[in-house]
Amino acid sequence: MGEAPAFCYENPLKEFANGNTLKSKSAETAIVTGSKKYVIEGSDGKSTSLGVRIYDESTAQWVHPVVLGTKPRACKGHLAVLLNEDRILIIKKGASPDDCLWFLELDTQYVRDQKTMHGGNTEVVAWSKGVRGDAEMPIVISGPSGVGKGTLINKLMKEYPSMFGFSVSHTTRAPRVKEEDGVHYHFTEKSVMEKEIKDGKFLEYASVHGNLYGTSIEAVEVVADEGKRCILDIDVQGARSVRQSPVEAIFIFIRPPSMEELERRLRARGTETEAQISKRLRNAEAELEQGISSGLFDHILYNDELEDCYQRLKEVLGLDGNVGAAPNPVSRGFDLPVVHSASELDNQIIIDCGTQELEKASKNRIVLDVSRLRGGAPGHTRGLDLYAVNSFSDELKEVR
Ligand SMILES: Nc1nc2c(ncn2[C@@H]2O[C@H](COP(=O)(O)OP(=O)(O)O)[C@@H](O)[C@H]2O)c(=O)[nH]1
Ligand SMILES: Nc1ncnc2c1ncn2[C@@H]1O[C@H](COP(=O)(O)OP(=O)(O)O)[C@@H](O)[C@H]1O
Repeated sequence: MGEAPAFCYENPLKEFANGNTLKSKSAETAIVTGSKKYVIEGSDGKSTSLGVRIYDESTAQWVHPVVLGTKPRACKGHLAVLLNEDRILIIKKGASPDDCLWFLELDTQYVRDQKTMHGGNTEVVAWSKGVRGDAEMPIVISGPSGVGKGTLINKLMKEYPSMFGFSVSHTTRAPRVKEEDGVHYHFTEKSVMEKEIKDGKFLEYASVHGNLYGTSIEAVEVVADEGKRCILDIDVQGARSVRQSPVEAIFIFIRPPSMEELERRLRARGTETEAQISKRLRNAEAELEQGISSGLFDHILYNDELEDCYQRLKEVLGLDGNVGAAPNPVSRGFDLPVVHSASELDNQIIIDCGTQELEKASKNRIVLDVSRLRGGAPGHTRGLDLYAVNSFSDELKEVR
């Protein structure tokens, strides 16, 4: 069994070349990989979230990296374990059940892409929250304005309220009559949304019909955490971005029977001005072209007769009329007692908790299986399995 290369908060202070030390009082940990030491700052009583700094031995410099993603709230201490040389698993001490497992990504594809976006020489790391179990693949629905995406999605959500959840996008366009902030969209100022995009809070975004639209990572994760399958109503540019992201999804394009019918539906809806309708119809030509011929979409559905199209949608989603109970929420947590140490063997993190006494320690051994990790920054990291080791027998039983 190989000990994980983690310096736990109980370990002696570690002196660094330029005099910086790990602050034992504020419960810092350090992980070494290559020439870099990643220090995860603990709680100094002032900061509200866990900070990160890097000591680069090759330059003998401390660096404050660009930290992307939602940062974990500060805690009384934590344990850090390096996984696959590209991410650090953080187990927070005394945190609430749904807040104790986090990943700091150091060298994943997402982090490498972000480094390139920041000019190549900037240090970038990204936080991703760890969630037990898997979420069902999100569903991306695209198609020109007025084709009936919203109508189809509403029907699906009404028939299967516990199975599907809608990803509430951000937009800079003005609300329509009857549209509610936080329900249909998060209606946002352009400058605010641009800042949040820069901070890495969006899975995708695009300029559509002259306004900015985007799917925040949280919008998708909130639905997945409820144990529901997430539906995204986004344009073709957004669908392409999701395709290129680590998120695995099913991509569906809705097309109208004709441009004349599309125009009729848009006018009949009565929500746009004449100028807006013209713009949407012009854009529809390009969207149809891209939607049908790009190979981006897994399914292309004609929305001629609404009921027929809806049945077809249900078929491609595997809804044959026999829908069982809603899936269990995947974010069920566990109570992590006082953490003492962790070691890693074949993607199993063995966590010894509580007392140092051998007999009791063995009763407080938890195994975290990280062999099936999925997702990751900019979203949550899923596929974590957790077991308690049953006393000395080494028999594993899942922690419920
Ligand atoms: N890329 C992207 N497109 C979005 C998002 N939310 C909505 N859209 C797309 O923006 C377009 C305009 O949406 P909206 O203003 O609600 O008009 P409607 O489609 O005519 O009802 C549609 O093609 C939506 O699919 C988003 O978060 N990202
Ligand atoms: N198959 C259909 N046949 C006739 N009208 C439809 C059909 N599907 C949707 N509509 C109507 O077309 C209009 C636009 O639909 P909507 O769902 O708002 O489109 P989108 O969300 O794609 O912009 C709405 O008034 C809706 O009731």
